[in-house]
Amino acid sequence: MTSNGTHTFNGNGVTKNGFHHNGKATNGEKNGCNENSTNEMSYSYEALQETADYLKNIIPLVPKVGIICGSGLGAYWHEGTLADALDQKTEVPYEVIPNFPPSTVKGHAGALVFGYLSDVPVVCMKGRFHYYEGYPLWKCAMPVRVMKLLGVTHLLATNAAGGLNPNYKVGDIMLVKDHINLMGFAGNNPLQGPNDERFGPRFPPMSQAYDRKLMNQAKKIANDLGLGGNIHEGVYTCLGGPNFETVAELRALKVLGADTVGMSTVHEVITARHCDLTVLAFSLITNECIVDYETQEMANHEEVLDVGKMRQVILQKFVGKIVDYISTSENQK
Ligand SMILES: O=P(O)(O)O[C@@H]1C[C@H](O)[C@@H](CO)O1
Ligand code: HPA
Repeated sequence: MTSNGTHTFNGNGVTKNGFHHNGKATNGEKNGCNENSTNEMSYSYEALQETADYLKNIIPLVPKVGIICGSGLGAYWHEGTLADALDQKTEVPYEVIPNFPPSTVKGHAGALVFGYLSDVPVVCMKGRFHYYEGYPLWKCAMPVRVMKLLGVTHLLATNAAGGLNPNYKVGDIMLVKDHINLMGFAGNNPLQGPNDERFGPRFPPMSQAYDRKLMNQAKKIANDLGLGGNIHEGVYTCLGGPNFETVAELRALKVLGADTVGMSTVHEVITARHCDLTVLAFSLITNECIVDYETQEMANHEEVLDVGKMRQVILQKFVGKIVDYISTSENQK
């Protein structure tokens, strides 16, 4: 326990369900993965159940909402992030969680933080896994399945994104009403490989990926917070990264109908809908996409982080009220 009341779990001394005492899985060299016929891999249901059991053993709550903190919402180590603001926190670094890959992005926090937000039990991913880190999509998205097994019913996925829509300004928020799975166009999907029906169906529909009711409520909340002129609804698309896009690519994405472009979220949402989580997602616009050759400015990661920090206070209020709404509306059912 630290002086600020956070309990940080270091994994030492835990011997459970075949895990080493340092918290790593011992279930074979492949860490509980299934190899399929194309040599792609996926975690077995049992391996992820072990991960969830490990966490259940050390956390004192059942999280209702899972929040993925993107670059705009405190994925990085700095003061005052959303995860820092939780009450009765337990922080579990990815490196001690069985089957969790390490976070490789420089400065990226890499921890699951459990606690209460607006009196609602939640789990925050402080830092996510990206395709550009070298992880396949199913691995990037695996924490979503762990959340499901922990009892999460709603996923709130956040990201930093470039604004393609000319009406969007830096610092604005776009509620994701739909996505374009561009990597899926090239045959890359987090659900590839053997399907385990215990997670969800082989062919899940994706036409209502983002919950309309929750989006409408989020818009109302944004208006109440004085964000009326800064809130939009639009289409997000994800490229693999890590380079930012060329002018020609951005022009093409605009023609396709994308309003924001980033490097995450889509595969997490597909995985969440597959296992029947209710999803809300939003982009923080951290930069305007450059769609002409004359502009001298260039997208850069520092700007993305700076805008995230600049907007963190209002975004935390926004997320707190959304979580409160989810809990209240569920209780009224
Ligand atoms: O994790 P998100 O999608 O919020 O982060 C975006 C994409 C890259 O990781 C990074 C680029 O600056 O921001
Ligand atoms: N492109 C891709 N990913 C991003 C951007 C962008 O302009 N801004 C933040 N993440």
